[in-house]
Amino acid sequence: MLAGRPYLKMNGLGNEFIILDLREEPAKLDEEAIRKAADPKTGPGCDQFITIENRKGHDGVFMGVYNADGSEVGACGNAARCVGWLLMEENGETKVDFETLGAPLHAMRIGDKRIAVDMGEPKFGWREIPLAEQMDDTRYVDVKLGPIDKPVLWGPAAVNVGNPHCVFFVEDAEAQALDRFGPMIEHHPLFPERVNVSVAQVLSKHAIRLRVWERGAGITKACGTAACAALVSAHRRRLTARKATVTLDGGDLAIEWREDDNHIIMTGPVTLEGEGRFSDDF
Ligand SMILES: N[C@@H](CCC[C@H](N)C(=O)O)C(=O)O
Repeated sequence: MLAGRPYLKMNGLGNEFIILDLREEPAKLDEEAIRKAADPKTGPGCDQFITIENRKGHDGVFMGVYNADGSEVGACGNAARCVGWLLMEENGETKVDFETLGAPLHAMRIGDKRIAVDMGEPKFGWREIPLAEQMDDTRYVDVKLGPIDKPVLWGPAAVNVGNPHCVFFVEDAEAQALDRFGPMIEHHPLFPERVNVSVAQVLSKHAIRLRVWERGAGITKACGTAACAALVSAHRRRLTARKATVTLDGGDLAIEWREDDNHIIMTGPVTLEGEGRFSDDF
């Protein structure tokens, strides 16, 4: 029961979140309530519903991530910056650690409402992504789009950065009908847990233009984990350096895949839009 409970509205580059703090007063969330809250016709509206919790089996604070369709998932890069910022406002420090289903995260304050998050190590093994069948070189996986003898897109890179992603490298990201093929690839049988789908246009060794169809949410203005997935995949194909600016519809993220410890560092802004309370319908 969420009626009367306070929430925050935040966004990371226009990727919209409802943030619910469950630490003092836990509540049971069901898919229907999340779908209702995420739909702007019936609730405050968001791309992801985020919880801050003391969850059993996890040390320290836990960030829960639920897509607009109600599914709980392992990671959300943009929300990690927002939650990191909130926790640092609380502890008065310039860094904070918290847990997610995907990986433990470490956030650092870089400037005013500018946060860097250590997103951990990418995983490339076919079982780790996961893929439904063995593929040894996940820089190119067996997915084709369009007529069988004349596919329009094929061979995306696949990677898990706390959640599964597939990235098509294209000449012109704006020209791709992502709204049409995004849902088809999200549900492609190669991805047993579904997948986040991106089109990436490499602009230079240090710049990528990225558009994203998010699993469980559709097209969003930005996706932090997709930006990480794109940079890592581009570097694995020798298309970029280990560090690049990734430009999403909502703005830029700085992504670095460190050589020394294999971790991905994502840096970008957070926006606090305001607060509200769930109505009696919840
Ligand atoms: N918006 C997020 C990713 C949210 C989860 C994703 N849709 C999934 O299902 O894995 C981000 O900023 O990373």
